[in-house]
Amino acid sequence: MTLPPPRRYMPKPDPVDPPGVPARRAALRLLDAVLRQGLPLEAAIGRATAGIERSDDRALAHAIAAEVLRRLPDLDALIDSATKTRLPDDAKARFALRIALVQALSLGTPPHAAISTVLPLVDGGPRKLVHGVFGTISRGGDQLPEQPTLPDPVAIRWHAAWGDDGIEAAERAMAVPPPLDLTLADPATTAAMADALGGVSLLPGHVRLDSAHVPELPGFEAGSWWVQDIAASLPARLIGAGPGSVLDLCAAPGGKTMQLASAGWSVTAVDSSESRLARLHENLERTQLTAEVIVADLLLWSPPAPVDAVLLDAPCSATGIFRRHPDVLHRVRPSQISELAALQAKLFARAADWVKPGGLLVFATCSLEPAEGEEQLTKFLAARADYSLVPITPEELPVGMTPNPGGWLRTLPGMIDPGGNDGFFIARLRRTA
Ligand SMILES: C[S@@+](CC[C@H](N)C(=O)[O-])C[C@H]1O[C@@H](n2cnc3c(N)ncnc32)[C@H](O)[C@@H]1O
Repeated sequence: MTLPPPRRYMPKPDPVDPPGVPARRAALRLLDAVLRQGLPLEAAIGRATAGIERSDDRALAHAIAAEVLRRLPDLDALIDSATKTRLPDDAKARFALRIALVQALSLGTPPHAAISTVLPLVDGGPRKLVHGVFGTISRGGDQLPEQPTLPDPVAIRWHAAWGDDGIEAAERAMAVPPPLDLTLADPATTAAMADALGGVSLLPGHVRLDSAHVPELPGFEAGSWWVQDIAASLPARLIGAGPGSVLDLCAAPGGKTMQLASAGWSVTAVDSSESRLARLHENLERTQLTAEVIVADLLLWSPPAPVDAVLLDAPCSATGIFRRHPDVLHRVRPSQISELAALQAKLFARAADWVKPGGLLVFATCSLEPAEGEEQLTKFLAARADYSLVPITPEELPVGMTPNPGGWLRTLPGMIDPGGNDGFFIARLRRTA
C-alpha cells in the first residue's frame, strides 16, 4: 500500500473562486505589483491576469486597479476615518477595502456585490475587519470627492512647479475619462474622418472622440489613423514635412515614426526595446508606412552619417500621462526622476551630434517634471553654442495651448478644454550652419 505524501508536501490548491472573484483577485495582484513592487500597471497586467479566460474579466481587473490608483489618497482617507488603529499601507485588509470601496463609490457596483466579491481575497485573514469597515463606510453614506486628490509627494512637486492652477487642472483631469485622440495618416481626410467617426478635429490630421472601442472604429483595419494624444502628436508636427532624412530616436511603439513617414520623411527609427519595436512593426504594417527600424542602445549606437532632422522622444518618468497611466503617481520616486534626467542629458548631447548643420533637433518628454524638460533645455543651450531655439508659435498649436515666451512648449493637463491633454515638454532647435 502506498501512503499519501505527508500533508506539508501537498501543493496548495488554487482557490476555487465564485464568479466575479477572479477579476478582483487579479486587481489585487495588479495593485501589489504597482504599489509594493513599483512596476508599471501595463507591465504587470499579463502576469496578474494569467489564467483569467474572459477578456471582460481581465478588463474589469485593469479598470478596478486603475481607478484605485486614481483614487488612492481619497480611499485611504475614508478607510482611516473608519478604523481605530491605522492599517499599515501594505496591509492586505487595506488593499481589499480599496478594491471594494472603489467599486461601490466610483464604478457603480452595488455595495453587496462589491464586498461579497472581495471578502474571498482575505479568507483566513482579516475578513471580519474588512466587512466591518466597509459596512461602517457604506452606512455612513460617505462619498469620494468629485475630483480625485493627488498623492502628497506629487502634489508638493507639481505645486512647486505649476502652482495652485496646475494642481487643480491635474485633479480635474483625473475626474473624467480622457478622450480618444486619433492622428490621421492623411490630413487631407480630416473633415471626412471627423464626420465618419463622429468626432471633432482640433488640428489638421487630428480627430477627437469620446472613448470608444478602437479596433471597431472605421479606418482602423485600413490603417487610416492611430491612437495618439494630441500633445504627443506635437513633437513630430513641429518638425514639419519632408522630404529629407530623419532619425526618430526612442521610437517605439511608433506613433511619431508613423507621423514622420506619412509627412514624407525618410525615417530611421531606433529603440532599444525589441518587444516595443515589435509593436512598431505591427503599426507600420497596418498603416502601410515605411521606416528603417533599428534595435540599438542609443548610448552605444551612432548613425553612419548626419541627418536633416532628429526627433528625440526621450525615456522619462511619464508623469505627464498620469490620466491613462495613474500608476506613475505612486511609483515614480524623485531618485528615478534624477536618474532619468541624467540619461536624457546624455541622449540629448549624442543626438545633437547627428544633425547636419542647418538641420532641426526636437527634444520631447511626456513628463510634468521640470528636471525632464525646462532644466534639460537650459543645460543643453549652455553647453551647445552650435544650437539655437526655433520658437514654437501659437499658430502651430491647438486652441488653448500657448508656447512659453522663451520659445519652447510646456503642455499642462487642462490647456485644452474640454477633454484636456497630456503633459509634455517640447523644444525645437536648429544647428547653426
Ligand atoms: C517615450 S517612449 C517612446 C515613444 C515613441 N516615441 C512613440 O511616439 O511611440 C521612450 C522609448 O525610449 C526607449 N529607450 C529607453 N532607453 C533607450 C536607449 N538607451 N536607447 C534606445 N532606446 C531607449 C524605450 O524603449 C521607449 O520605447
